[in-house]
Order: sequence, then structure tokens, then C-alpha cells
Amino acid sequence: MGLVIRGGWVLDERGHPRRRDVLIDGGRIAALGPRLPDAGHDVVDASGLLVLPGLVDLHVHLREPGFEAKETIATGTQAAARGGFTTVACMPNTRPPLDRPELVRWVRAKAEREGAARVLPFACITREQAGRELADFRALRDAGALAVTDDGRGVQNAAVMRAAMREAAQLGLVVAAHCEDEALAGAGAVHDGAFARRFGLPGIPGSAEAVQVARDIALTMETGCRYHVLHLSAKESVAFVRQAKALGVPVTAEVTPHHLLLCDADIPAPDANWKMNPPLRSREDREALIEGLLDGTIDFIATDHAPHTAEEKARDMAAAPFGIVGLETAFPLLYTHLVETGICTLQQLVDWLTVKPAQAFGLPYGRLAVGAAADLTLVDLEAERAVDPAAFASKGRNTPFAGWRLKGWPVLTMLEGRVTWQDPARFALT
Ligand SMILES: NC(=O)N[C@@H](CC(=O)O)C(=O)O
Ligand SMILES: [Zn+2]
Ligand SMILES: [Zn+2]
Repeated sequence: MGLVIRGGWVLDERGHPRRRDVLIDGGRIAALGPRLPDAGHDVVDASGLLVLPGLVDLHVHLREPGFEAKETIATGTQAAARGGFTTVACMPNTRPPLDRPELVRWVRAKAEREGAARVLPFACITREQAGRELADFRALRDAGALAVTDDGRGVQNAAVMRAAMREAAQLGLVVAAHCEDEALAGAGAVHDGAFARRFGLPGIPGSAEAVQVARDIALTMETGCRYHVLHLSAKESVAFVRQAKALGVPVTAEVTPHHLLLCDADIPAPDANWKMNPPLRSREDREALIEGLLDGTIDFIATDHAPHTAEEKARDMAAAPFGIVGLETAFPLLYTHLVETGICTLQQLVDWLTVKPAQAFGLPYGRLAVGAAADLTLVDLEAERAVDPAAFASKGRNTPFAGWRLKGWPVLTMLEGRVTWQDPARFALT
């Protein structure tokens, strides 16, 4: 017996909403049409709801192993499910870092047992993320690593980065980079701009990111490696990626919801819930990111969900760790502030959160089509409520968006036909 998702709005090829039924059988989408027969199937009433392919977030920190006080694979994937995400890629800056194949296998096995989302682990570029010797890419790939990155830190030595790209090119692995020149970033806590000056905080200039983006594009041209820029934040970086793409360089880039929606002028006062790396930059940087996303320079959106404990984030802005959570607010934030404001269409937003990240990493997810895995997200576009960090599934409560009134909340999430989250006020599926 299958399950019919009855009467929801499905976006067609041209992005127009159509009333469609979705039949799920054996964890796959078995049929999609205007009026499918019940034929003894279970039925979910999706009338009035948007039915999307399960959202894909290729940049999250699940913190296991080693930082279970911040998050676990279980709580992080529950946060993903609540946010409408069915596939997440987790970063290797754990303790120990994911620089050996047995660690990649351990994360995959634990996620398989406890996860409420599909988890694709990134592995390290360098051993211990120390920036010196390369990890064993072939063994990491064979253990199931999605790609390699030293996220949390930039690779400081250009020769090490070039060696990584040569090796990755041989193996068909993507190199994903956290671009940050540590000599330029120094001990900075926020963007090197008006807010930093007003509160006497050390600043991180946009150039700290952009010089590594430029360097890595040159190395990509030399090595032919597939290169991806994580959490793009500076207008100069956008310009470099745009130019590289025009030259046919195999580069992709992502941007976070917070860099699209906030700039340093929005920070109300020194408060570590507004501290993340890269930092919120200037209004012009933010505008360049939106422009880059709209013109295809930036390929997709990823949250960089980076949970920390309340105690860590209660420290002052200079001392607290970088990072904010993102999984449980991403869709409503972007729907309310990009789609409802007319900056982009619903179809564009959905693509940036589904098929675009999947395509960039060669993954078969993010499409609502017969034969595809039944990863689905039902969203109520009219539901409006305030962001309440106390109600998060994540252990992290560190968000600058607390109290924001948003529309477009996910109400049911399904991974391969199994419900991973449902709004208890609306559904009671088993
Ligand atoms: N983005 C952040 O501010 N923090 C991330 C590291 C990272 O993504 O670089 C973290 O691990 O906490
Ligand atoms: Zn990073
Ligand atoms: Zn990150």
C-alpha cells in the first residue's frame, strides 16, 4: 500500500503552481498527476499546501564527534527535518576532524541509525585541518565523503591548496573552500566597517576572503579541479567568481540566508548571536550577493548551520565563537524576505535550495519527479509566526532572527517516503 499526498500545489516546469497528487510507493515517487485514484492508499490532505522536493543544505555543522554539547547528528538532523531539509552535508571540523576514512564511515553509520535526514559528510583537505599534509583523498572518497574541505579555516599555503586540487582533479572530487587569509583576518570579530569602529572591535576585511577566492580561481585554472566557494560574503569575491565563470572555470559558489538578508548596519549592539564567519558585511556587499545569486554567479543557498552552546554565545563579541544556526529558519526567512518582497520568484528560491545544490555536487536529489526518491516538504505559505529559538529541535539557540515574524513554514517533511517531521497541530501520521 502506498501513500497519496492529495491536492497540494506542485510547481510545474515553468514554476507555475498546479494542483497535483503525489503517489509514494517503496520510498519513491510512483506517480504525479491531477487526480490519482485512492486505490486503498493512505491519504495525506495537502490542500492549500505547497509540495516541494525535500530541501538540500550542503553546509551544516552537526558537531559529532567531539562537540555533542553544541549539537549531535540526531538533534541537527531533527532541526533539518523541521526546516524542511531532507539532505544535509556536514562539515568535518569535528573533534577529531574527519580526516580519516573510518571517521567518515562512523558519521555515515551513525546518521543512518539516528538521523532524521540524509547526511553526506565532507572530509578534510589536510590532516587535522592543520593546513600542511593532504589527507588521503582516495580513501576518503571510497569511504563515502561527498567532497573535501577544511571549513572552519582557510588553507593558508597556496602550494598545499594546489596539491589538493591536483589530487582532487584526479579523483573527481570537489574541493570546497572556506576562504580566509588569516594574516588579513587577524583577530577580527566582525566586518571591518562602521560597526567595528563604533564599538572598538577588531575587523575582518572583505579582502581576507577575496584574496583566497582569487588565488583559488587561479589554481583551478591551473589544475582543472572542480572548485566550490563556501559562504561567499564579499562583493569582490562575487566579481571574481563572475569573471571566472565567464572564462569557463569550473567554479561554483554558495551564499547563506544571513548574508543575503543582513549587513553589519543591522547589528543592534555587541551580541554574539550576530557573530559568524565570514561576518555580516556592508550593505553594498549584501546587494552584490543578491545580484550574484540572481545572475547565476552564485549557484545556491546553504545555511552554514553552526550551533554553539548558550554559555559560549553569552560571551562578549570578541571572545565568543563564530557561527549561527540556520536550518529551522532558512525557508521562512527567504520566502518572506526574498519572495514576498518580489526580489526573486518562488521557483528561483526553491531551485536554490534543491536542484541547484544537487547539480553542483552531482547528486540525484532535489527534484519532484516520478522515479525520484520520495523526499518531500509540505509548506504552508500563509502560516505566519515569530521565530522562537526556545522551540528549536537544534541544541543551538544562537540566531539573530529571534522574534522575526515570518511566513512559509514547513509543516511536514518526508525522507524516502518516511515522515521525518510533522507539525503536530496538523498531522498525526505514523
Ligand atoms: N561559520 C561559522 O561562523 N562557524 C563555523 C565554521 C565555518 O563555517 O567556517 C563553525 O564551525 O562554527
Ligand atoms: Zn567556513
Ligand atoms: Zn561552516
